[in-house]
Amino acid sequence: MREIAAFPSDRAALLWDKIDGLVSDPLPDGKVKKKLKGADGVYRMRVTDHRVFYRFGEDWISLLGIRRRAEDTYDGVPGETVDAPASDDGDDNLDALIAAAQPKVFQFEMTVAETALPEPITRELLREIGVPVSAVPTLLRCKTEEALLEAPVPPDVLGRVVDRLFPPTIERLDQQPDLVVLSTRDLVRFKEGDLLGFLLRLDEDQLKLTQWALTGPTMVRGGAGTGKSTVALYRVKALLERPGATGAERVLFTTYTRSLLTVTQQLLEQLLTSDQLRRVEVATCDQIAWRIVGNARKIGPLESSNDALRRLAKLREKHAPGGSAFEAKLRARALERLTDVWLLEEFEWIIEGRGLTSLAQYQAAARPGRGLPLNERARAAVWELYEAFSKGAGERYSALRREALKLLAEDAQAVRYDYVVVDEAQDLSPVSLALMAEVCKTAEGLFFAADNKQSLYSRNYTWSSAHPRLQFRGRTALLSRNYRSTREIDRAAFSVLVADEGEELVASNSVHEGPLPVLVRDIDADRQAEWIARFVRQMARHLHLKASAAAVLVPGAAVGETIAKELQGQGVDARFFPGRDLDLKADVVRVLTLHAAKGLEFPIVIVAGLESGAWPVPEDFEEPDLFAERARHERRVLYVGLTRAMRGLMLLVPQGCRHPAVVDLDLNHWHVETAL
Ligand SMILES: Nc1ncnc2c1ncn2[C@@H]1O[C@H](COP(=O)(O)OP(=O)(O)OP(=O)(O)O)[C@@H](O)[C@H]1O
Repeated sequence: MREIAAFPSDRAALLWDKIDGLVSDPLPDGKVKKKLKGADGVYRMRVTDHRVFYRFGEDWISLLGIRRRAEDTYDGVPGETVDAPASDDGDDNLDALIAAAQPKVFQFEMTVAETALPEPITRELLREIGVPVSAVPTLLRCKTEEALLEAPVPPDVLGRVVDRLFPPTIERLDQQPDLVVLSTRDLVRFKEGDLLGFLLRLDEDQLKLTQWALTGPTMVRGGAGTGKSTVALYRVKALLERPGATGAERVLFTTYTRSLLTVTQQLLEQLLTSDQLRRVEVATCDQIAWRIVGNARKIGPLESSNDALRRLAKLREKHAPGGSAFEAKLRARALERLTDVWLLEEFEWIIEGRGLTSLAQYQAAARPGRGLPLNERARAAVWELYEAFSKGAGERYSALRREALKLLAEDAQAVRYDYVVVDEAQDLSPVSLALMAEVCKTAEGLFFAADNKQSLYSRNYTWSSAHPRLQFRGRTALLSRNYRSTREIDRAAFSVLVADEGEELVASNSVHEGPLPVLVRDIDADRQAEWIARFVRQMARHLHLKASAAAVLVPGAAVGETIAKELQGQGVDARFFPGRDLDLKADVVRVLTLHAAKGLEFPIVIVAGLESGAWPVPEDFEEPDLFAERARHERRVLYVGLTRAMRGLMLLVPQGCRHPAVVDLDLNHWHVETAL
């Protein structure tokens, strides 16, 4: 895209003509185009003093580069040019094309030496590419690739210098297309500044979904990185601009975590006019619940999960089950096999998450996905404990959600939205889903984006059982092209999953290719930072990105703090961010929990800190079913973490690691290094 932006505007009309010509005839007469020897199916065509590189199929043209004719025009293109024979490689469709290539191995080096720049940075060079004067002194001081990549200048300025010094090879452009557009017209609009690059990022299937079934309830599904959130954002625009819209409609866009709020808000700012933006609210479901309850009464301080667990543990020490002495003994025994964590989940997910308000309702409730069946007596014991637990409770989100739902359902006059768009819907509890359904004026205004493969919590309930408005039959569409992660990363992550009962796992098709992800096994906890630092430096350089393009994802806050500190000891500027404080603009390597990374993406990802203690092993569970349920959860958490990576991925596996997803990992998808 930057090459299109840099093409001289006064000659752009000729460029569009030529590209349009290619669309109707990709093999114009021999003088205009050449086939490049050694570069599989790559052609070049002359446009004034520029060369356009392209590949094509039956109904697509892939523009690989637009370079000025100079010494470096053919950098990265194997072989010289030869006259093109009639080609027979034009009969693939895009999906077949992107499914075909072979994975490449990432040559993981043990050390990274400083590398001199391919040519010195001079004032002339910086002027030529329009670098602002304020950045010039800093850039002139950079003598090595490493110094340049870490130069404290704005990212777009750095990008321009990096592109000039290291023009991406044609092979790399072919493996990692910038975007897919439907016609040359869109490129013209981009070039003329009429369309931001971001606005072009919709393929045909996605585009259809932004407009499809505008009277919902509608759902878009698809694996990680298939563009569900992107479609949801565009849909907001389509909804506000629907024929017949009054211009007063209000939209609620909910994200799963607070860290996603800022990103979503920023993207909407690019997409919408200021009037439209004023009519869209971005919030988490919990913020909505908070506001509804807050309008009715004063809300006290919220209890954290850790505090709730501590309180539950204390309560259990003195809790005496009811009934006859014999019955009490049996109830106590039924409770003994249940851990505090499991019980708190049962309270939050089943009792409060489903809005159950009596023992009779709890006795009758289906509890799919909870692993452990509970008989009547066990349920009575759990209910009793729950009642005692909720009596002394401070404010808790799961209770607030239930209260908000009740308040809203009883108040026909409450403020409601014309449209409610819910991203990452797979992880909302039934009460949250019902709250979203209720906060919309009509069922027709609902749009959900969801991916079962990323559902961290057992949600084997149907949407409509959460709320009768959630009927998506005949209104669900599927996206299947992964635009985020390379095929190699996508495959490695996908192999971590195991299908749930009655579920079919379908892999998506990645648009990008890259090196195999790296798995380092048998690593000592205190050597993790050393390997992470090495990988970050090498991958960042390989991708010509700053080290801050990397994120380290860990199971918990404590291990995150430790790794951030150790990385600083390795000379890497790293910081641990608790979920709600995530600063996406900070120029540091971000360390965050796997949970907080949900919905986000980073060019380079390292998953670390999988030391025992952070996840369950069979011995912790008396019941194999309970372990199976936790193991499923851990697999999905890991899947979410691995699929945050766009180009480079490393997984650190400690010595003797028994993480449920790692013990039987398919190593064929990884480049394996042993740390011992
Ligand atoms: N047609 C497209 N062309 C190029 N890039 C795209 C296209 N569609 C989406 N993308 C990019 O792919 C990435 C993933 O998209 P998005 O976050 O919308 O996926 P998602 O399905 O919501 O992912 P997840 O469920 O894993 O969070 C984003 O960087 C987005 O800008």
